[in-house]
Amino acid sequence: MTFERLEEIKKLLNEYNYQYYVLDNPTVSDQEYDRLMQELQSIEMAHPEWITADSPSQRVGGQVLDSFTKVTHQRMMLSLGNIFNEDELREFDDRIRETYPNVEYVCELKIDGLAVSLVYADGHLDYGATRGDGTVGEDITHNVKTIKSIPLTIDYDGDFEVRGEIYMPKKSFNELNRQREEAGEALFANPRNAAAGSVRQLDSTIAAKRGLDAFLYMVPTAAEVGCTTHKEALDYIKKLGFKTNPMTRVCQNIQEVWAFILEMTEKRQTLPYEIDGIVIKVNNLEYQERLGYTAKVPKWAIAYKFPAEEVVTKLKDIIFT
Ligand SMILES: NC(=O)c1cnc(OC2CCCC2)nc1N
Repeated sequence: MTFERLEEIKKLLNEYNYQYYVLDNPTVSDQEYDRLMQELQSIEMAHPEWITADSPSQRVGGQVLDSFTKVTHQRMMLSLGNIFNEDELREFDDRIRETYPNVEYVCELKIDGLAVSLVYADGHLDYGATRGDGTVGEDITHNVKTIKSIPLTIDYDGDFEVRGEIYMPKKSFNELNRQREEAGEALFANPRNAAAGSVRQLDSTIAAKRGLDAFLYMVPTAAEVGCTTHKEALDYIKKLGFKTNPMTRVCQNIQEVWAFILEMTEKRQTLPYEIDGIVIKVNNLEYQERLGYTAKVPKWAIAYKFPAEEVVTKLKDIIFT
């Protein structure tokens, strides 16, 4: 009875988590969710040997490490080249169309957070790591588990890696700085710094309270799992239960890319999270492979960066948050 009940509650809470944090579409009240979590924790308290790594109770933090261990990425985590205007965008497109005249692009919002690699083994989250220097990052699994939109289990046997951005929504950022202001502590300058500072905590109960979230945007083994385009890879991880950004758009040519950039320049301030540009990627995975990389950045992707915001706006934000 009790063990079956425990399994039943875990299934329910993981489903509610997915609906609330990944789909932004809660189906139960917070009270009902909390009641089930209490019941789960009391059963696990009575039977600690029944606690599994993917239990929803493992998301509330509580682990305090004495230091970070290092993780070597199986594939380098690349950074991105930057462009700043339409002319440079055309140069990027001209260079690619020399080889692939009918190239199609995927445009993604450039989430202003910190890059993360999530590695799953036989369907369970094995570890999460920061980018670090691109080859060696820090193991931040204890904090990654507190991000409710990151699944602790996926329906996939064997090894699977997915990469994305951990970020702090504007709402969480403003609330955090309000609390710090009240406590007379130093304010975070921006959500990216606040997110980075939060995932670098050794005590995961702190990260658990920071309201962090994540968008996933890269599947290193996309071709191996049968995807031929980057868009298919994004659809693939969405089906696995990962949170992907809803504004992503496939563009048939660079004119559509520029139109998307202008549209998002307008909408930027209305988004619930900060972005610092648009990432433009060649959609065809074979073209990506053939185009390759320079020293550390892909030739098949570029980040269009918005002009730095007026310093006045920045100061206003800090003073009036
Ligand atoms: N900050 C972002 O939102 C973001 C960053 N990077 C990438 O893709 C890079 C990753 C390696 C080659 C392309 N996509 C993004 N959306």
